[in-house]
Amino acid sequence: MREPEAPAPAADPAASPASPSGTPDVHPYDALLLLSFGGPEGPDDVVPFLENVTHGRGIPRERLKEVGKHYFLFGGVSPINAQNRELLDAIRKEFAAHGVDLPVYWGNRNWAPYLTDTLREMSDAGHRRVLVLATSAYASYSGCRQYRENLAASLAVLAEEGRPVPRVDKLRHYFNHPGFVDPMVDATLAALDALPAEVRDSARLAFTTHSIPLTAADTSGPVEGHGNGGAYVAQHVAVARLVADRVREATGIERPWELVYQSRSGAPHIPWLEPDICDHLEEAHEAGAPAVVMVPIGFVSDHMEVKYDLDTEAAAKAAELGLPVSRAATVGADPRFAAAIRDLVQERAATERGLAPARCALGALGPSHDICPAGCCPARTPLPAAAGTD
Ligand SMILES: CC1=C(CCC(=O)O)c2cc3nc(cc4[nH]c(cc5[nH]c(cc1n2)c(C)c5CCC(=O)O)c(CCC(=O)O)c4C)C(CCC(=O)O)=C3C
Ligand SMILES: [Fe+2]
Repeated sequence: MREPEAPAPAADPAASPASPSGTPDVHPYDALLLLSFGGPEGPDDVVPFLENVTHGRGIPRERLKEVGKHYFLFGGVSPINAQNRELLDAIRKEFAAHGVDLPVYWGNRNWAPYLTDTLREMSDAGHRRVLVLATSAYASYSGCRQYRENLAASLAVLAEEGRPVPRVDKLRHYFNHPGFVDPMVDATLAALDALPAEVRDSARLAFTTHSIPLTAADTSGPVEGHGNGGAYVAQHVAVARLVADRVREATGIERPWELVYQSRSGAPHIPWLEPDICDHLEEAHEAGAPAVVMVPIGFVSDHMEVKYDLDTEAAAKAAELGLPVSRAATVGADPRFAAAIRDLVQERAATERGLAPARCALGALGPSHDICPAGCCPARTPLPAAAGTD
């Protein structure tokens, strides 16, 4: 960290009492589940993976062929699984170093290890109160409720099999937790350093996230915040502003920044969040920007949307324009992110025990809700969802 910063509020020790053995108390939880997207691990996996992803989701066949090509460029291997294994390692190390006695499991929506198989294993191992960490930091149907629907569907399979069904809770959105924001600030500073010296001070920042349909953005988060891009846009703008402010403080340079979007799919007549990163690079270039740093705040790791859509496609666009660009790393398995997860686990456990622990959050939005309220990030076709009010 390059600048002095008020220390993040530490969890109130009185609110998160150690157990009699002296280790942090995570009661009532008996396991943590890392829930992610999943990705192919070789060429033969690509088509079945895309079939899993698009099952009933109406993505045009042309787009699928295109996305399949992205994976084949990388030998049919998505980086996401290796990155989740690293994150699991980092969380387990962080738990062990602080005496947090909570086994950590991993299950995916679209590829092995599949969520249903992991939950079955957890049920058979005797776990009954499971806390879920999704690899998506923000509110949206794709980043939150869809995972909750996957949980409900997998738990229903366990019930059908006559197995005990664990109760699952989901950790709150962590977009504004300092353990998520701080590594992005450092990564942005490192990406500025990677630019040629003569354009570094005048480089602009382009914060990027996954585009989603406008209707999905408008209805993201709690009902009272619907419209105008909903919680999805508000949360990303809040993070972009936090990172831009901290980068300004660290460099002493005020630079233009914007939130832009990437990885759009779906039929062209349906409006999605804009501008697209490639259009933005063109506009920035035309407006005289000497360089752009792309900061993928919307993603937890450098998976395919980052490696292809930014490092390959957007980088090619920039090269064509003759515009110097660099790309900030995502949080990945940064130890500060692992520490944030431990903080959030202890916070939620204390809350479940009826205490009122400190709820760490930067910026104006404050800590997100623990339990998604009714009507949060609705699906086009309502499906049962776990770990929320509806
Ligand atoms: C908000 C959001 C996140 C961030 C939050 C989170 O991380 O959950 C995210 C992450 C990811 N998306 C991923 C891959 C894909 N997403 C697709 C399709 C879609 N994503 C959407 C949204 C999001 N997606 C949407 C609205 C669609 C349209 C269809 C639908 O409504 O479902 C498709 C189908 C083809 C295409 O349209 O591109 C693929 C292959 C991977 C894996 C990458 C890898 O393999 O490394 C990851 C981490
Ligand atoms: Fe996606």
